[in-house]
Amino acid sequence: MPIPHARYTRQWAGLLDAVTPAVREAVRSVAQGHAEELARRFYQDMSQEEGAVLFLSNIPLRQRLEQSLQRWMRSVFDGSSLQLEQKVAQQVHVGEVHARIDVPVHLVLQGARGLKVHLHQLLLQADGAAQHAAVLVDLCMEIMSQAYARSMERTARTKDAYRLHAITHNLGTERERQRAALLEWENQLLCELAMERSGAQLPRMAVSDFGLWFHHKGEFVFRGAQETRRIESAMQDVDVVWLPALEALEPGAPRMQQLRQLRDEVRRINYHLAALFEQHQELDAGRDVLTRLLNRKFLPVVLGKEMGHAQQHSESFAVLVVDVDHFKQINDQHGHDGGDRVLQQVADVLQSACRGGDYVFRLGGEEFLLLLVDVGQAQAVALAERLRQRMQHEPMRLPQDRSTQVTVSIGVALYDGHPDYQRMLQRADAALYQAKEKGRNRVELA
Ligand SMILES: Nc1nc2c(ncn2[C@@H]2O[C@H](COP(=O)(O)OP(=O)(O)OP(=O)(O)O)[C@@H](O)[C@H]2O)c(=O)[nH]1
Repeated sequence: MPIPHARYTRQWAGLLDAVTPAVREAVRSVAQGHAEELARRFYQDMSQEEGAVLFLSNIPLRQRLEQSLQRWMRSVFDGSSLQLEQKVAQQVHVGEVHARIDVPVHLVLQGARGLKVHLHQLLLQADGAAQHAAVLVDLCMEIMSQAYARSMERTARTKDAYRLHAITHNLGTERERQRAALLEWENQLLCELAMERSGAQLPRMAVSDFGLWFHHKGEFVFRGAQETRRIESAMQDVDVVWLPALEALEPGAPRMQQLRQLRDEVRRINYHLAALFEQHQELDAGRDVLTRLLNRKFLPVVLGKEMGHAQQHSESFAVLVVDVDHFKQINDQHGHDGGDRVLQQVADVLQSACRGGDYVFRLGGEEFLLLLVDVGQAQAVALAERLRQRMQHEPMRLPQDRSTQVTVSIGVALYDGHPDYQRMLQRADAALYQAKEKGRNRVELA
């Protein structure tokens, strides 16, 4: 379910309209004047909780969290009815961040409860102000929880896909089994036809081994693909049109045309099935089709896993965002196919520069990401530098025995203990931007 931004905006406006300007002002001035103290107490209370130790024992992170809570309070309680859409969007964002960094919901709610108590004490003198502040906190919590739940659900789905990829590595065997099942149905049908038993029901594809597999598993695994719909429709034609047409024929009547149609439908099914298996092997194996590198959709899962590992083992890791310089010119000069060939070779160089435990993703276009496990800053920067140099000397082969050369710009970010992977990616992106700004073919550290 999408988050009803407009409804929340109206409700927020309603809460502001329901109180006098004096009440709004009382809340605003307390929030402004006491933001620092309230944020400190919020995290002090929270740090008593076992589940919060992981976040709050990291001092720089705790300072950042306190600052962002202060900003949040100043914005939520500013008493203004302007830019309420942005305020709602801010709560959605906070909820999503909580989900990404896996803050237990009860800790957030407990923090909110404490905040209401503190605000209540500070607002005792102003009639109705404590209640107004409390309902604002509640509204924010409601929006955050919705965003949190949606985000968690999405993560769970990606994890499922990742798991699916792990358990369906024997897709090749499944493909052969289903091809054989389809053939068996066809043979059985031909036998029945050869016997020319009048009035006999011909075997329906929907209840054959293949049909059952497709309806119960294939459709689920391949859902959304156009080939899936085409197979469904071809199976339907076979069972509802061509088999009844054959059954309706008198014994001995010519049936070449129906048989040909039937054979064409089966060929079509086989063809679409092969395409589905092929795509699926690439996509759900989490691999980018062009470069065979990991698809960016698994980036949150892998980064989350590595962050947990780094926290538990007090290790560090690094991400390198690698972008091919002036790639548009390569496409312009050598065509899109030439560009594709270059991307494949860039991917090979990246892959060969990594160790077995590292990960290489294609983020999209000519942008890649390396996740180097168990490295410190010096090692990560040295590897990035070696990679940059190697790339500029590597001849990139093009069609018709031509070749070209490319350079890359690299942004490096070290894991700094912040549990939100987006922050780390933003830091690496900012470093990459610096490398581009300073003339390309460079490595910059965040
Ligand atoms: N051949 C090919 N080209 C792609 C692919 N994906 C994206 N591109 C092209 O990559 C080019 C990226 O261009 P820009 O983002 O302008 O960047 P750039 O030319 O590399 O320049 P800088 O990054 O600023 O150094 C665009 O022309 C895209 O069309 C792909 O899969 N294959």
